[in-house]
Amino acid sequence: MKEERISPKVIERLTKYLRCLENLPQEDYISSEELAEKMGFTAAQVRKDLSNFGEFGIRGKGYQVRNLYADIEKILGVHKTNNVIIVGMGRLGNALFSEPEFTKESFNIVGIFDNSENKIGKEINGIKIRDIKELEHFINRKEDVNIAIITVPKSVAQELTDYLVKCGIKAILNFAPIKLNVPKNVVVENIDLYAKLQELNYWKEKVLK
Ligand SMILES: NC(=O)c1ccc[n+]([C@@H]2O[C@H](COP(=O)([O-])OP(=O)(O)OC[C@H]3O[C@@H](n4cnc5c(N)ncnc54)[C@H](O)[C@@H]3O)[C@@H](O)[C@H]2O)c1
Repeated sequence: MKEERISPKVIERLTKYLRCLENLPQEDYISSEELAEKMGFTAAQVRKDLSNFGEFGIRGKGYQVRNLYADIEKILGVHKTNNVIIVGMGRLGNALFSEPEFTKESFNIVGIFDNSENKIGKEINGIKIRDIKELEHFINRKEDVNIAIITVPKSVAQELTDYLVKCGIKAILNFAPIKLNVPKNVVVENIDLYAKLQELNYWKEKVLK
């Protein structure tokens, strides 16, 4: 697979292709034009996105849905199960952990952590909330835990991030509304629903004009 400098937008579109492909008959073939039409992109965009990672599909026939799905899963590393922890089991942490769609086969929540005496030791869906102080020991004991979801108040998010990084976490899905500083070998993806609402509002203003 050839992979050079890939724009985050390409990766974002790959996840969208997966969403689209999972709802199509798996044995069928789909052309880049058909896929593009379903996604609201151009066929050239679809071909260019995929060509970043090698050659896919059969000339004149298109991509077999099942194969393309499997190839994109491999590119994203979601063909295997990835271990994840959630830190901060408040309203949002609980909601995410309780949502089956959020943690499909590719992501396995292996630990949930908090620092509140009232929460530590309680069970949610058969998993015990652990003391955040146990994290380092937990990660050393369990293989391959390098993704963390942060759902703590923003006032503690940076301090917690420093601790997660020290414990060996390499990828963070951050819900706290703050820009986190991390070393170069750690990746952060921020989720900000308020910012999305602001974007949406801009587009609403446009259509109302
Ligand atoms: N990204 C979004 O769109 C979005 C939406 C909702 C909430 N949020 C953010 O998500 C975060 C959580 O929101 P919430 O409503 O669930 O808050 P919450 O107060 O209900 O939960 C926060 C939890 O974090 C725990 N916590 C605090 N400090 C900790 C530490 N050092 N280590 C471990 N756990 C710790 C608390 O005990 C609590 O259980 C906030 O930063 C909030 O602003 C973001």
